[in-house]
Amino acid sequence: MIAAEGLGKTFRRPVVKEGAFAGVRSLFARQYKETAAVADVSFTIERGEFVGYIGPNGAGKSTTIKMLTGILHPTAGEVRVAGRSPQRERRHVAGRIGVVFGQRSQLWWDLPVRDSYDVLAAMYKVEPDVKRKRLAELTELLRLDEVMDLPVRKCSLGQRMRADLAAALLHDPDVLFLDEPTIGLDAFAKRSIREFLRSLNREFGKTILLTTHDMDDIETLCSRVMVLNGGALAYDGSLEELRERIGLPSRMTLTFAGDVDAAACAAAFGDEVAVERADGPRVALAFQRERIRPKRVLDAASALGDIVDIHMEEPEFEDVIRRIYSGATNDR
Ligand SMILES: Nc1ncnc2c1ncn2[C@@H]1O[C@H](COP(=O)(O)OP(=O)(O)OP(=O)(O)O)[C@@H](O)[C@H]1O
Repeated sequence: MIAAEGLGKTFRRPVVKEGAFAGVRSLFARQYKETAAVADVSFTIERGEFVGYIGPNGAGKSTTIKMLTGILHPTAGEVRVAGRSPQRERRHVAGRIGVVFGQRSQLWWDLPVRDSYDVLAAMYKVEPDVKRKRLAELTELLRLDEVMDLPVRKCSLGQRMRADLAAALLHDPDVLFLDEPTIGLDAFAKRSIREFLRSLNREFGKTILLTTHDMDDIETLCSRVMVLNGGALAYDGSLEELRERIGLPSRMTLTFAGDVDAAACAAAFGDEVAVERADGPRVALAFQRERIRPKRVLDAASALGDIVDIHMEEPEFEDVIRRIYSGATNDR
Protein backbone atom coordinates (compact mmCIF):
# COMPACT_ATOMS: atom_id res chain seq x y z
CA MET A 1 0.00 0.00 0.00
CA ILE A 2 2.91 2.34 0.85
CA ALA A 3 6.39 1.70 -0.53
CA ALA A 4 9.62 3.66 -0.24
CA GLU A 5 12.66 2.54 -2.21
CA GLY A 6 16.04 4.10 -1.50
CA LEU A 7 14.26 7.28 -0.45
CA GLY A 8 16.42 10.33 0.22
CA LYS A 9 16.06 14.06 0.70
CA THR A 10 18.96 16.49 0.90
CA PHE A 11 18.12 20.11 1.60
CA ARG A 12 20.43 22.71 0.10
CA ARG A 13 20.57 26.16 1.59
CA PRO A 14 22.76 29.07 0.43
CA VAL A 15 25.30 30.08 3.07
CA VAL A 16 24.97 33.76 3.93
CA LYS A 17 28.41 35.29 4.46
CA GLU A 18 29.17 38.31 6.60
CA GLY A 19 31.13 41.40 5.66
CA ALA A 20 30.97 44.23 3.19
CA PHE A 21 29.79 43.27 -0.28
CA ALA A 22 29.21 39.70 0.94
CA GLY A 23 25.78 39.71 -0.67
CA VAL A 24 27.23 40.75 -4.03
CA ARG A 25 30.15 38.30 -3.78
CA SER A 26 27.82 35.43 -2.96
CA LEU A 27 25.93 36.09 -6.20
CA PHE A 28 29.00 35.00 -8.13
CA ALA A 29 30.44 32.30 -5.86
CA ARG A 30 27.47 31.03 -3.96
CA GLN A 31 28.19 28.37 -1.36
CA TYR A 32 25.62 25.91 -0.12
CA LYS A 33 25.11 23.98 3.06
CA GLU A 34 23.61 20.55 2.55
CA THR A 35 21.52 18.63 5.09
CA ALA A 36 20.77 14.97 4.37
CA ALA A 37 17.42 14.83 6.19
CA VAL A 38 16.55 11.35 4.87
CA ALA A 39 19.03 8.89 3.36
CA ASP A 40 18.38 5.58 1.62
CA VAL A 41 15.16 4.65 3.43
CA SER A 42 13.29 1.61 2.13
CA PHE A 43 10.15 -0.06 3.47
CA THR A 44 6.82 -1.51 2.43
CA ILE A 45 3.61 -1.13 4.41
CA GLU A 46 0.79 -3.56 3.61
CA ARG A 47 -2.90 -2.70 3.53
CA GLY A 48 -4.41 -2.62 7.04
CA GLU A 49 -1.13 -2.18 8.92
CA PHE A 50 -0.75 0.35 11.75
CA VAL A 51 2.89 1.41 11.78
CA GLY A 52 4.65 3.71 14.24
CA TYR A 53 7.39 5.93 12.80
CA ILE A 54 9.57 7.20 15.59
CA GLY A 55 12.92 8.88 16.09
CA PRO A 56 14.56 11.78 17.92
CA ASN A 57 14.00 15.43 16.93
CA GLY A 58 15.37 16.15 13.49
CA ALA A 59 15.59 12.46 12.52
CA GLY A 60 13.71 13.09 9.28
CA LYS A 61 10.23 11.78 10.12
CA SER A 62 8.25 14.79 8.90
CA THR A 63 10.42 15.02 5.79
CA THR A 64 9.57 11.37 5.00
CA ILE A 65 5.85 12.00 5.51
CA LYS A 66 6.03 15.04 3.26
CA MET A 67 7.61 12.91 0.52
CA LEU A 68 5.07 10.11 0.99
CA THR A 69 2.24 12.61 0.64
CA GLY A 70 3.68 14.44 -2.37
CA ILE A 71 4.38 17.74 -0.57
CA LEU A 72 8.15 17.35 -1.10
CA HIS A 73 10.08 15.82 -3.97
CA PRO A 74 12.72 13.24 -3.04
CA THR A 75 16.30 13.92 -4.14
CA ALA A 76 16.83 10.14 -4.36
CA GLY A 77 14.68 7.06 -4.63
CA GLU A 78 11.02 6.52 -5.22
CA VAL A 79 7.69 6.50 -3.37
CA ARG A 80 4.52 4.58 -4.19
CA VAL A 81 1.19 4.97 -2.47
CA ALA A 82 -1.55 2.62 -3.67
CA GLY A 83 0.73 1.85 -6.61
CA ARG A 84 1.09 5.48 -7.72
CA SER A 85 3.70 8.17 -7.36
CA PRO A 86 2.52 10.99 -5.05
CA GLN A 87 4.80 13.37 -6.96
CA ARG A 88 3.82 12.48 -10.54
CA GLU A 89 0.18 11.56 -9.86
CA ARG A 90 -0.51 13.93 -7.02
CA ARG A 91 -4.22 14.40 -7.65
CA HIS A 92 -4.91 10.67 -7.79
CA VAL A 93 -2.89 9.94 -4.66
CA ALA A 94 -4.48 12.86 -2.79
CA GLY A 95 -7.85 11.17 -3.22
CA ARG A 96 -6.58 8.02 -1.53
CA ILE A 97 -4.76 9.55 1.45
CA GLY A 98 -5.62 11.63 4.50
CA VAL A 99 -3.00 13.69 6.31
CA VAL A 100 -2.92 15.25 9.76
CA PHE A 101 -0.03 17.43 10.91
CA GLY A 102 -0.48 17.85 14.66
CA GLN A 103 1.64 21.00 14.67
CA ARG A 104 -0.38 22.77 11.98
CA SER A 105 -4.07 22.71 11.15
CA GLN A 106 -5.18 22.17 7.59
CA LEU A 107 -8.44 23.96 8.41
CA TRP A 108 -8.99 27.62 7.67
CA TRP A 109 -8.13 29.53 10.82
CA ASP A 110 -10.91 32.14 10.70
CA LEU A 111 -13.68 29.99 9.23
CA PRO A 112 -16.17 28.03 11.31
CA VAL A 113 -15.12 24.35 11.23
CA ARG A 114 -18.26 23.49 9.24
CA ASP A 115 -17.25 25.87 6.42
CA SER A 116 -13.80 24.29 6.14
CA TYR A 117 -15.53 20.94 5.57
CA ASP A 118 -17.62 22.48 2.79
CA VAL A 119 -14.47 23.74 1.05
CA LEU A 120 -12.67 20.41 1.48
CA ALA A 121 -15.66 18.40 0.26
CA ALA A 122 -15.80 20.57 -2.87
CA MET A 123 -12.03 20.20 -3.41
CA TYR A 124 -12.23 16.41 -3.13
CA LYS A 125 -15.47 16.29 -5.17
CA VAL A 126 -17.42 14.50 -2.44
CA GLU A 127 -21.09 14.30 -3.45
CA PRO A 128 -23.39 16.41 -1.18
CA ASP A 129 -25.38 13.36 0.03
CA VAL A 130 -22.24 11.38 0.75
CA LYS A 131 -20.71 14.36 2.50
CA ARG A 132 -23.77 14.85 4.71
CA LYS A 133 -23.81 11.20 5.73
CA ARG A 134 -20.08 10.99 6.36
CA LEU A 135 -20.00 14.21 8.33
CA ALA A 136 -22.88 12.96 10.50
CA GLU A 137 -20.89 9.79 11.28
CA LEU A 138 -17.69 11.69 11.98
CA THR A 139 -19.55 14.24 14.11
CA GLU A 140 -20.81 11.45 16.31
CA LEU A 141 -17.52 9.52 16.47
CA LEU A 142 -15.40 12.60 17.16
CA ARG A 143 -17.95 14.62 19.19
CA LEU A 144 -17.79 17.52 16.74
CA ASP A 145 -21.14 19.10 17.61
CA GLU A 146 -19.49 21.51 20.03
CA VAL A 147 -17.04 22.86 17.43
CA MET A 148 -18.96 22.94 14.16
CA ASP A 149 -19.81 26.63 14.44
CA LEU A 150 -16.57 27.75 16.07
CA PRO A 151 -13.80 29.39 14.06
CA VAL A 152 -10.77 27.09 14.23
CA ARG A 153 -8.73 29.69 16.12
CA LYS A 154 -11.20 29.47 19.01
CA CYS A 155 -11.03 25.67 19.30
CA SER A 156 -9.05 24.06 22.11
CA LEU A 157 -6.12 21.93 20.97
CA GLY A 158 -8.07 18.72 21.54
CA GLN A 159 -11.08 20.05 19.61
CA ARG A 160 -8.83 21.22 16.80
CA MET A 161 -7.16 17.82 16.53
CA ARG A 162 -10.55 16.07 16.34
CA ALA A 163 -11.72 18.56 13.72
CA ASP A 164 -8.53 17.98 11.71
CA LEU A 165 -8.98 14.21 11.85
CA ALA A 166 -12.50 14.57 10.45
CA ALA A 167 -11.14 16.82 7.69
CA ALA A 168 -8.59 14.15 6.76
CA LEU A 169 -11.34 11.52 6.59
CA LEU A 170 -14.02 13.42 4.73
CA HIS A 171 -13.13 11.88 1.36
CA ASP A 172 -12.85 8.40 2.94
CA PRO A 173 -9.18 7.71 2.16
CA ASP A 174 -7.64 4.23 2.51
CA VAL A 175 -4.36 5.49 3.93
CA LEU A 176 -3.72 7.92 6.78
CA PHE A 177 -0.49 9.76 7.51
CA LEU A 178 -0.55 11.18 11.00
CA ASP A 179 2.32 13.40 12.09
CA GLU A 180 2.14 13.81 15.88
CA PRO A 181 -1.66 13.81 16.21
CA THR A 182 -1.51 13.65 20.04
CA ILE A 183 1.08 16.39 20.57
CA GLY A 184 0.22 18.69 23.47
CA LEU A 185 -3.01 16.92 24.37
CA ASP A 186 -4.01 16.06 27.94
CA ALA A 187 -4.28 12.42 29.01
CA PHE A 188 -8.04 12.25 28.44
CA ALA A 189 -7.90 13.76 24.95
CA LYS A 190 -5.00 11.46 24.04
CA ARG A 191 -6.99 8.44 25.12
CA SER A 192 -10.03 9.38 23.06
CA ILE A 193 -7.90 10.09 19.96
CA ARG A 194 -6.16 6.73 20.41
CA GLU A 195 -9.48 4.89 20.69
CA PHE A 196 -10.68 6.58 17.54
CA LEU A 197 -7.49 5.71 15.64
CA ARG A 198 -7.67 2.12 16.78
CA SER A 199 -11.22 1.77 15.48
CA LEU A 200 -10.24 3.39 12.17
CA ASN A 201 -7.62 0.69 11.73
CA ARG A 202 -9.45 -2.32 13.16
CA GLU A 203 -13.04 -1.68 12.11
CA PHE A 204 -12.58 0.42 9.00
CA GLY A 205 -9.38 -1.23 7.76
CA LYS A 206 -7.44 2.01 7.27
CA THR A 207 -3.70 1.72 6.72
CA ILE A 208 -2.00 4.12 9.13
CA LEU A 209 1.50 5.54 9.44
CA LEU A 210 1.89 7.46 12.69
CA THR A 211 4.77 9.59 13.92
CA THR A 212 4.84 10.45 17.58
CA HIS A 213 7.12 11.17 20.51
CA ASP A 214 4.60 9.55 22.87
CA MET A 215 5.60 5.96 23.44
CA ASP A 216 2.14 5.15 24.84
CA ASP A 217 0.74 5.90 21.36
CA ILE A 218 3.09 3.28 19.93
CA GLU A 219 2.46 0.71 22.65
CA THR A 220 -1.31 0.96 22.48
CA LEU A 221 -1.71 1.25 18.71
CA CYS A 222 1.11 -0.06 16.56
CA SER A 223 1.83 -3.64 15.61
CA ARG A 224 5.01 -2.56 13.88
CA VAL A 225 7.48 0.19 14.57
CA MET A 226 10.10 1.82 12.36
CA VAL A 227 12.85 3.80 14.05
CA LEU A 228 14.55 6.58 12.14
CA ASN A 229 17.83 7.96 13.42
CA GLY A 230 19.91 10.58 11.60
CA GLY A 231 17.82 10.13 8.45
CA ALA A 232 18.38 6.35 8.23
CA LEU A 233 16.18 3.45 9.32
CA ALA A 234 17.66 1.98 12.50
CA TYR A 235 14.94 -0.62 13.09
CA ASP A 236 11.85 -2.05 11.40
CA GLY A 237 9.88 -4.77 13.17
CA SER A 238 7.67 -5.63 16.11
CA LEU A 239 7.78 -3.96 19.48
CA GLU A 240 8.54 -7.23 21.26
CA GLU A 241 11.52 -7.93 19.02
CA LEU A 242 12.74 -4.40 19.53
CA ARG A 243 12.72 -4.94 23.29
CA GLU A 244 14.56 -8.24 22.92
CA ARG A 245 17.08 -6.85 20.50
CA ILE A 246 17.98 -4.04 22.84
CA GLY A 247 18.47 -6.61 25.55
CA LEU A 248 17.25 -4.68 28.57
CA PRO A 249 16.42 -7.07 31.41
CA SER A 250 13.04 -8.01 32.81
CA ARG A 251 12.87 -7.76 36.59
CA MET A 252 11.13 -10.12 39.03
CA THR A 253 10.74 -9.29 42.71
CA LEU A 254 9.70 -12.18 44.95
CA THR A 255 8.52 -12.07 48.53
CA PHE A 256 8.96 -15.31 50.50
CA ALA A 257 7.11 -16.42 53.64
CA GLY A 258 10.37 -16.22 55.61
CA ASP A 259 13.89 -14.79 55.29
CA VAL A 260 15.97 -16.15 52.41
CA ASP A 261 19.59 -17.14 52.86
CA ALA A 262 21.73 -14.98 50.51
CA ALA A 263 24.22 -17.80 49.76
CA ALA A 264 21.42 -20.25 48.94
CA CYS A 265 19.92 -17.59 46.71
CA ALA A 266 23.15 -17.12 44.76
CA ALA A 267 23.37 -20.90 44.24
CA ALA A 268 19.74 -21.38 43.20
CA PHE A 269 19.98 -19.70 39.80
CA GLY A 270 22.19 -20.31 36.77
CA ASP A 271 24.18 -17.74 34.80
CA GLU A 272 21.08 -16.40 33.06
CA VAL A 273 19.67 -14.85 36.26
CA ALA A 274 21.31 -12.02 38.19
CA VAL A 275 20.39 -11.71 41.86
CA GLU A 276 20.16 -7.94 42.29
CA ARG A 277 19.09 -7.99 45.92
CA ALA A 278 18.44 -10.60 48.63
CA ASP A 279 17.59 -9.15 52.01
CA GLY A 280 15.14 -10.72 54.43
CA PRO A 281 12.14 -12.23 52.62
CA ARG A 282 12.64 -10.09 49.47
CA VAL A 283 14.63 -11.24 46.43
CA ALA A 284 15.05 -9.09 43.28
CA LEU A 285 16.12 -10.86 40.08
CA ALA A 286 17.01 -9.61 36.59
CA PHE A 287 17.10 -11.71 33.43
CA GLN A 288 16.64 -11.60 29.66
CA ARG A 289 13.32 -13.08 28.66
CA GLU A 290 14.70 -14.50 25.45
CA ARG A 291 17.35 -16.44 27.37
CA ILE A 292 15.21 -17.82 30.18
CA ARG A 293 11.43 -17.91 30.58
CA PRO A 294 9.92 -16.36 33.75
CA LYS A 295 8.31 -19.73 34.56
CA ARG A 296 11.75 -21.37 34.81
CA VAL A 297 12.99 -18.55 37.03
CA LEU A 298 10.00 -19.13 39.32
CA ASP A 299 10.60 -22.88 39.40
CA ALA A 300 14.20 -22.32 40.49
CA ALA A 301 13.09 -19.75 43.10
CA SER A 302 10.54 -22.08 44.66
CA ALA A 303 13.44 -24.19 46.04
CA LEU A 304 14.23 -21.25 48.36
CA GLY A 305 10.90 -21.36 50.26
CA ASP A 306 7.20 -20.50 49.97
CA ILE A 307 6.60 -17.58 47.61
CA VAL A 308 3.82 -15.26 48.82
CA ASP A 309 4.08 -12.46 46.25
CA ILE A 310 5.46 -12.00 42.71
CA HIS A 311 6.03 -8.68 40.95
CA MET A 312 7.22 -8.52 37.30
CA GLU A 313 8.58 -5.40 35.61
CA GLU A 314 9.26 -5.23 31.89
CA PRO A 315 11.84 -2.79 30.53
CA GLU A 316 10.36 0.65 30.06
CA PHE A 317 9.73 1.36 26.41
CA GLU A 318 11.31 4.79 26.88
CA ASP A 319 14.55 3.10 27.92
CA VAL A 320 14.43 0.80 24.92
CA ILE A 321 14.04 3.74 22.59
CA ARG A 322 16.77 5.77 24.27
CA ARG A 323 19.11 2.84 23.67
CA ILE A 324 18.32 2.73 19.97
CA TYR A 325 18.71 6.46 19.55
CA SER A 326 22.16 6.21 21.05
CA GLY A 327 22.96 3.42 18.56
CA ALA A 328 23.25 0.74 21.21
CA THR A 329 21.46 -2.17 19.56
CA ASN A 330 22.99 -5.60 20.07
CA ASP A 331 22.48 -6.78 16.51
CA ARG A 332 22.36 -10.50 16.13
N1 LIG B 1 12.84 23.00 4.41
C1 LIG B 1 13.99 22.64 4.99
N2 LIG B 1 15.16 23.21 4.66
C2 LIG B 1 16.33 22.85 5.23
N3 LIG B 1 16.43 21.88 6.18
C3 LIG B 1 15.30 21.25 6.56
C4 LIG B 1 14.02 21.59 6.00
N4 LIG B 1 13.07 20.80 6.57
C5 LIG B 1 13.73 20.01 7.45
N5 LIG B 1 15.06 20.27 7.44
C6 LIG B 1 16.09 19.58 8.23
O1 LIG B 1 15.98 18.19 7.99
C7 LIG B 1 16.21 17.45 9.18
C8 LIG B 1 15.00 16.55 9.45
O2 LIG B 1 13.88 17.35 9.83
P1 LIG B 1 12.42 16.72 10.09
O3 LIG B 1 11.50 17.86 10.39
O4 LIG B 1 12.06 15.80 9.00
O5 LIG B 1 12.69 15.86 11.43
P2 LIG B 1 11.64 15.16 12.41
O6 LIG B 1 12.16 13.78 12.64
O7 LIG B 1 10.26 15.29 11.89
O8 LIG B 1 11.84 16.02 13.73
P3 LIG B 1 10.80 16.41 14.92
O9 LIG B 1 10.61 15.16 15.72
O10 LIG B 1 11.55 17.45 15.68
O11 LIG B 1 9.55 16.92 14.28
C9 LIG B 1 16.51 18.47 10.27
O12 LIG B 1 17.90 18.61 10.37
C10 LIG B 1 15.88 19.75 9.73
O13 LIG B 1 16.55 20.89 10.20
